[in-house]
This record gives sequence, C-alpha cells and structure tokens, in this order.
Amino acid sequence: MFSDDLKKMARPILEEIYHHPFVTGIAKGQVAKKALIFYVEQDYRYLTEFIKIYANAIIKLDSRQDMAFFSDAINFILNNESFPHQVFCQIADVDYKKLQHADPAPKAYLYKSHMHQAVDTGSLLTVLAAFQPCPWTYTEIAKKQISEGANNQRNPFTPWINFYGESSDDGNEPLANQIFLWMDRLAARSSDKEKNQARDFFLKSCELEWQFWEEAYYQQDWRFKKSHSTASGDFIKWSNSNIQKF
Ligand SMILES: Cc1ncc(CN)c(N)n1
Repeated sequence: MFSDDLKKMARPILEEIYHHPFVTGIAKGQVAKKALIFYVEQDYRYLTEFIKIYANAIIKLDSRQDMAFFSDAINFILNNESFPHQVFCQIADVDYKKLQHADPAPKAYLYKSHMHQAVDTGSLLTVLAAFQPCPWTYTEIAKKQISEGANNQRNPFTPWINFYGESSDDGNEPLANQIFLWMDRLAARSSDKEKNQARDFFLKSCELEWQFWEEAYYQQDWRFKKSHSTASGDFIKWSNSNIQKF
C-alpha cells in the first residue's frame, strides 16, 4: 500500500521527533517556559494559516463528502485546538491572548509556504500527503507517551497528551488513519509522477514537523528580525524621525 511505504520512509524522522528534547520534555513534564511561549506563538499563526490552506483546498474538490472533511478540519482548529495551547500557556504562566501576534519564524514560514505550494501545484493526493504529518505525528507522539504512562497525574502536560491521544481510543478510526486510507484510494488511480510528488511533500512535511519542535525549543527566530520590521510600519516611523533630523 502507498501509505505503508510512506510510513516506512518517514520512520527515521518520526523516531527523531519522539526523541526531540521538546517532545521528551512533554513526557517528563519539563519544558522551559520560553520554549512553550515560542511554540504557542508560532503554532497559533501556523494553525491560522492552516485554516486558509484548508479553505483553498476545498476549491479543488467536487464531492461534498470530501469538502466536509476539510470543513471538519477547519472546525477542529477553530473550536478545539486552542485547548493544547491553553495547556502550554497555563504551564508557562502567560496570557494566551498576548501570544497571538507573532510573525512566523523561519521554519514556520517555510512550513506554511510548503503547504501553500502543495495546494497551488499538487493533486488532491499531494495536498493530503502534505497535510498528513500534522495529525499523524501528533497522534503517534501521544500514543507512544500514553503507552509509556507519561499521562500521569504528576505531569502538567497530561491534558495535552490526552488531547492528541484521544482520537485513537474513541472507537472511531483515528483521523490520521482515515487520511491514509483516503490517500491509498487516490494513489491506486494516480500516475507514478503524482505519487512521487505526494511522497516528496509528505516527507518534507514530516521533516518540517521536526523542525517546528526544534525552532521552538531553541527559539530560532530571524537573525535580522529588526531590519525586517523596518520594512513595514517601523520604517516609516524611523525614516520620518531621521528626515526631520536633516
Ligand atoms: C506544527 C504543528 N503540527 C501539528 C499540529 C497538530 N495539529 C500542530 N498543532 N502544530
């Protein structure tokens, strides 16, 4: 099956995600506040962008059933996925509202551009392949952490772990599995070229998931961030005050 190949190829990346210090920190109940804050700032922007990307994907569809899938995904972000952010904010002792205005840092910027590119240039198979590491890697992280007993009463991240692990024990097929099955049906009638493109987007999204944890853990922002802000409103303020000096 196409999805089995994808999972096999992504295995080394998933292993590195499992062992990333941010992710093991969640299991141990110990992540630095500054990493949590950076993550929530970036993820708030990333998920907001995801809503727009899902909406763009709907334009490519004909069947209402397929449209409902993306519409449910938008609803999930809007109505449910603030909860794991709130968990991080509570642990970091920071107001969630204050974290909703950051600019995307380099890897988050790359990830959103990658997703837009999938929708702009790819088939539905490619679009799903690019999306899939988002639910899949989080479900796998949560499943592993639950199986190791990380969601215990002492761990302040337990609600976060249970949130992403829940879909795997509610009796329904977990979302990530539903997407893999859908991708297998599409792959069966796709050309090799389309399948190669989908594979490439899938593996790059898996790597970008790892990069997202890494970026937050070490707060890797734009190196010349100050000069970027002068390119927007700040530049006008700066240039006006300097013009007055001359
Ligand atoms: C970067 C990222 N990837 C995945 C998820 C889980 N939907 C998330 N919130 N953020």
